[in-house]
Amino acid sequence: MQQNGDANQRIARISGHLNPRNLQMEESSGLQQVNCRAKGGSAGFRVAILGAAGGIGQPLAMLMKMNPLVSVLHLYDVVNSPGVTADISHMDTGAVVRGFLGQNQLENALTGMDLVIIPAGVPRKPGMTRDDLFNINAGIVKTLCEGVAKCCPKAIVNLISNPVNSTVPIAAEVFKKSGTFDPKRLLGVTMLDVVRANTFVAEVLGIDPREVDVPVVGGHAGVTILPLLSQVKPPCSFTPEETDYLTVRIQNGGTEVVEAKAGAGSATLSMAYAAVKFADACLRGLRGDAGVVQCAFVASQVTELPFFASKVRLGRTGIAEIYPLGPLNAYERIGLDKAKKELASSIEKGVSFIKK
Ligand SMILES: NC(=O)c1ccc[n+]([C@@H]2O[C@H](COP(=O)([O-])OP(=O)(O)OC[C@H]3O[C@@H](n4cnc5c(N)ncnc54)[C@H](O)[C@@H]3O)[C@@H](O)[C@H]2O)c1
Ligand SMILES: O=C(O)C[C@H](O)C(=O)O
Repeated sequence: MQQNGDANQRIARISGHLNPRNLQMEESSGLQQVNCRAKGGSAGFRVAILGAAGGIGQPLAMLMKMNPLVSVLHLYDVVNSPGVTADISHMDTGAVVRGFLGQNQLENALTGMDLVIIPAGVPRKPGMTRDDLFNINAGIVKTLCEGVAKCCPKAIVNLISNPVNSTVPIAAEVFKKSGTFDPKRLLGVTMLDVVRANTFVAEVLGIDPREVDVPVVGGHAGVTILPLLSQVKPPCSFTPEETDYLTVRIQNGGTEVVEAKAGAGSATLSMAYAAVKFADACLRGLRGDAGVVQCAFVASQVTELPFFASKVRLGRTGIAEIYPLGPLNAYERIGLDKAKKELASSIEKGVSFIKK
């Protein structure tokens, strides 16, 4: 008897989803939650990915499962999350993985989370701007952020869904409406612009991209993406032709991928890489690491606009400090004026979507 009891306990520990007791509990509570490991796992942070079965969501889920700072990983989508969850949960890393399918599972997916990463929404096809995604993605982001406000109002939110220049203001308005807005905890993910800028600048300089750091400020669409090439580390200079080439290539990086994919979506793999780099920085900040600095699109007083992307220092409660832009050259000052003009209307569009 005792032997049987031990064996049952071992089975329960190794594979929570096979434990008859767990199955009974899930059936009786009416949940369809895919609970791939009920116990075990490492100490760390609880992270939810909303849109986890998508082109970004899947590689992002895989990379977050590999992150030693993550102890619990919740994968939510309106389709296919059980399969993605089963697949990811077989990776022999510390994080416990749970899947959640459909709107009635959203609250379970969000409850208790420290970090929520949102890549849910439709991507561009050739010929479209990011703003063309507004009509569909605004509603998706609104619903998901209402869930965050209700279930994990203290979580850090990393918002990836486009158009970021409008979806971040939408999220802020949803949080304001529910009385939970904390500007330190809402970050639009512009990391891919920095990743691209580092890559393209390294190509021009003929050095390793891992040695390059390019601040990219403004926003995340066309001319609002403003690389500050005068502030590249390591210190270097560019000819006017190089500056033009690099600025245009960085601003059009997303379109370059959309056109190459020819109707099959936009950047997913480089985005998942960038999202994990950014999420890892947020988690290191939460842990209390010193000197964690990345660019992000946040509520800001760096310019007269209510939101702007610039370097931020990440700390135990999200954004600990927002850095000023630093000295800009004449080329960058012209770029900043163009960026601000477009940003102002994208921000206003997001705000009025909730206020209307
Ligand atoms: N911030 C950036 O730098 C950046 C980079 C690349 C892509 N994006 C944006 O990310 C978004 C996703 O891109 P993708 O290539 O992964 O698209 P995708 O279509 O491959 O995946 C999107 C996923 O979202 C899910 N989804 C849709 N509605 C949902 C809802 N209400 N709740 C939860 N999930 C929902 C879909 O089922 C799908 O699995 C797009 O808006 C895209 O433009 C942003
Ligand atoms: O370009 C897109 O539509 C996706 C994303 O914003 C990107 O920069 O790759």
